[in-house]
Amino acid sequence: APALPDGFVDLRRVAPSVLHDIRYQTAHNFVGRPIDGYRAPKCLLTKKAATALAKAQRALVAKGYTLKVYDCYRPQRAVNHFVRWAEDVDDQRMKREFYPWMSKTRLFSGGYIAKKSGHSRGSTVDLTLVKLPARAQRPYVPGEPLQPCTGPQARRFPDNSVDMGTGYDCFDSLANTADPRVTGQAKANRKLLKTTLERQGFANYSKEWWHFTLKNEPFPNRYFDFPVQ
Ligand SMILES: C[C@@H](N)C(=O)N[C@H](C)C(=O)O
Ligand SMILES: [Zn+2]
Repeated sequence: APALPDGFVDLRRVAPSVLHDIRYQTAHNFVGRPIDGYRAPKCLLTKKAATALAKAQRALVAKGYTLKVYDCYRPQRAVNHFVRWAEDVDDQRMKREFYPWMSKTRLFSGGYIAKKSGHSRGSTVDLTLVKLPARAQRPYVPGEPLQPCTGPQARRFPDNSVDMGTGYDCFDSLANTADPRVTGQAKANRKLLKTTLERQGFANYSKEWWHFTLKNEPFPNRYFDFPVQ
């Protein structure tokens, strides 16, 4: 594999047991196509962020869970792809699963997608918890009927994640980490993910239960654009 910029690493080298479900390398995401710049299903991160995640993983495995990453370092060209997609208001092919109740025109202004994303700085990660032993997960088949990410877990895409109250990249207030409608086991699952990552120096984004940024990130002002490969 081509060399990474100094200070970056493939998460598999640092925390080999973390599961990967790199959605933007596939068609199973809010755009419905693989995203520019994702050439391999890899999680690239700054070494600092990867090391902190490895520590979180150790604590979670001891409790019978594993982390599963959906997105890690995100090239600026991928963000630009999201922006172009947003400008094409008529393309609503993935609405039913990912933003069933929100207008496509509000996804950026509402804070659910960023034009300059922390992910491009390499120390931000989207992730969930999976109970061990991890269940196998069937592949997404492009064109398959979509189920709203806001529905009960049994009626959403069968992700092997624990119930977090919504699916991943669910652009809806129900995905806000502290939304009061999320109770019981799903609330406890969100709390376990958040407290475990906070202990390792990450801060959660209050609008998205899955999105975390390392507070003491090494490149706070740099937006990288090398491909994920
Ligand atoms: C698009 C979603 N996965 C995400 O990461 N949203 C935040 C706001 C971002 O784009 O940085
Ligand atoms: Zn994110």
